[in-house]
Amino acid sequence: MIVLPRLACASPSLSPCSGGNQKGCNCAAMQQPLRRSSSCDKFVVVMVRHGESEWNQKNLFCGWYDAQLSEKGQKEAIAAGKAIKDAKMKFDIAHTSVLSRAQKTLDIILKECGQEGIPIQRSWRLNERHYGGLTGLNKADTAKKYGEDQVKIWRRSFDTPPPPMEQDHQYYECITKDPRYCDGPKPSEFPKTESLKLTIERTMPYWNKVIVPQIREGKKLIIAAHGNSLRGIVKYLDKISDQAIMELNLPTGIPFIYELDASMAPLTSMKFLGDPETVKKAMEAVAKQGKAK
Ligand SMILES: O=C(O)[C@H](O)COP(=O)(O)O
Repeated sequence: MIVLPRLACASPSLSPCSGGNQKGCNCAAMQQPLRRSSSCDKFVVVMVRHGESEWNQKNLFCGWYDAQLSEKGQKEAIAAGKAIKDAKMKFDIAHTSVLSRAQKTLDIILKECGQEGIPIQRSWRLNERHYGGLTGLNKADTAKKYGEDQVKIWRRSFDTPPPPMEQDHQYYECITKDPRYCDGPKPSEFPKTESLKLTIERTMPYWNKVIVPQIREGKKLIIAAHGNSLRGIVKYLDKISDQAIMELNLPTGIPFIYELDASMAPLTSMKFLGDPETVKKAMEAVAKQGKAK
């Protein structure tokens, strides 16, 4: 297990609770009325980016296109499930997006750790960021055409979205008419492209209204989602600056743990259930996907 060094924060996190309800504890939980047990409890939530998809393998911008897991991605999910089983982690509820690659990753993980029966909640709000007009393009070819700096801005900047997906785009119909979106987003909210900022704006209502109340109730959660919807949650939890978040690349299929205090401030951030060298290499490989070949 490794704990990544904290990325630069725009503002410091709340003081971590040192445990117990001792005198002088200044954790923000002391001000929270909605507590079931002692104010210095630690809440654990596990997150995982889906395993490698067929479009990851081909190095294509994927976004809301419903790519399937590759064989390697399925193996990554099996390894993730084994790591969770070895760590003896138990869950009450699972959350995932409406995209197959995240759902399949979750199914494999739960099967592997013997927890298939738990309730699963799915929401488009946990989807990958919408890659707009870049959807379906090869990342390295795009870097060759527009330059690596431009591709890094499209992939990793906080508030510059890729060009929008127009109606004549090859994947416009199959994404916008997909029945999995009959419960939302509303046609007026349906994204044509998303920056990380826009992704955070649609993911955080789900975090705050659905996930946080369950965590506060003491439920143990696993969230299987996507590189950028999870980067958004991580940015919010760790108060990572708009600049520093550009350097965070989440690896596929390696679960990571957050320990939160009752105000949902991290006591421990991004503790990966994986060998440190493997995690580092996997993160570097994701960063490199945007380099021209
Ligand atoms: O949608 C995609 O292409 C990937 O899942 C995430 O891509 P990124 O690492 O280029 O943001």
